[in-house]
Amino acid sequence: MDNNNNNNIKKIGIFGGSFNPVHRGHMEMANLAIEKLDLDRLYLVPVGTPCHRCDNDFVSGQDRMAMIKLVCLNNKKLFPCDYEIISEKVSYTYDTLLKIAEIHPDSLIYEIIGEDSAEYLTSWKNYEKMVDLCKFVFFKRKGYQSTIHGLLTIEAPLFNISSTLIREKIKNNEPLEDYITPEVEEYIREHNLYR
Ligand SMILES: Nc1ncnc2c1ncn2[C@@H]1O[C@H](COP(=O)(O)OP(=O)(O)OP(=O)(O)O)[C@@H](O)[C@H]1O
Ligand SMILES: O=C(O)c1ccc[n+]([C@@H]2O[C@H](COP(=O)([O-])O)[C@@H](O)[C@H]2O)c1
Repeated sequence: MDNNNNNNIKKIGIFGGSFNPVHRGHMEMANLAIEKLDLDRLYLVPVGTPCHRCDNDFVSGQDRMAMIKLVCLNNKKLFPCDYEIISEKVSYTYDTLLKIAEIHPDSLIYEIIGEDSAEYLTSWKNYEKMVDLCKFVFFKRKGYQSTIHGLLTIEAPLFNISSTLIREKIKNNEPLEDYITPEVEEYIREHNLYR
């Protein structure tokens, strides 16, 4: 997808979200991004204090991070990043991007987003500066029709899955195996989350 042949330049992905909890849709996106963009590393970054959601009834950052760590065991290029959850500041992707660019100088950085996020991307803090620092890569999402142009798109089937759906299924005691991994399911059960 990218014609850069310089082997010294690493390709790093950043995939931020509430991950409340991390689901198979996220994992499909992460695996496809790694494969199609030939990433050396992809960071999953759970949001700390979201700048854009008032309905912040997330389980703790520690729990969301623990579940992300479990799914990272399935792909050696996938890494958890606790930068936003340990920060006391409101989370802005621009700040995370700067931090990761500092850790990986001379890297090509790809910011992975779903279509619902792409719809309001131009209003993100320092969007114009971010465009110079990373390439945005987006995945289509059922029920959304983004009009933003110039983003790299990864062609993928529409993953009809969301954390909201999973939280509802947990409350209704419905099977979860199609939506989250057995390890994440076990973590949720052990810690009595989303009840
Ligand atoms: N099924 C999906 N298809 C495409 N993009 C997705 C999908 N699920 C999540 N994303 C994207 O992944 C990122 C993180 O999503 P997030 O953690 O908020 O999950 P979510 O399923 O949207 O959660 P919730 O239902 O709680 O809003 C966002 O950019 C979102 O657009
Ligand atoms: O930095 C911003 O201005 C900004 C505004 C809205 C959303 N984001 C990030 O986008 C990611 C997806 O968020 P969400 O809640 O829309 O799934 C998550 O990492 C957010 O922190 C970032």
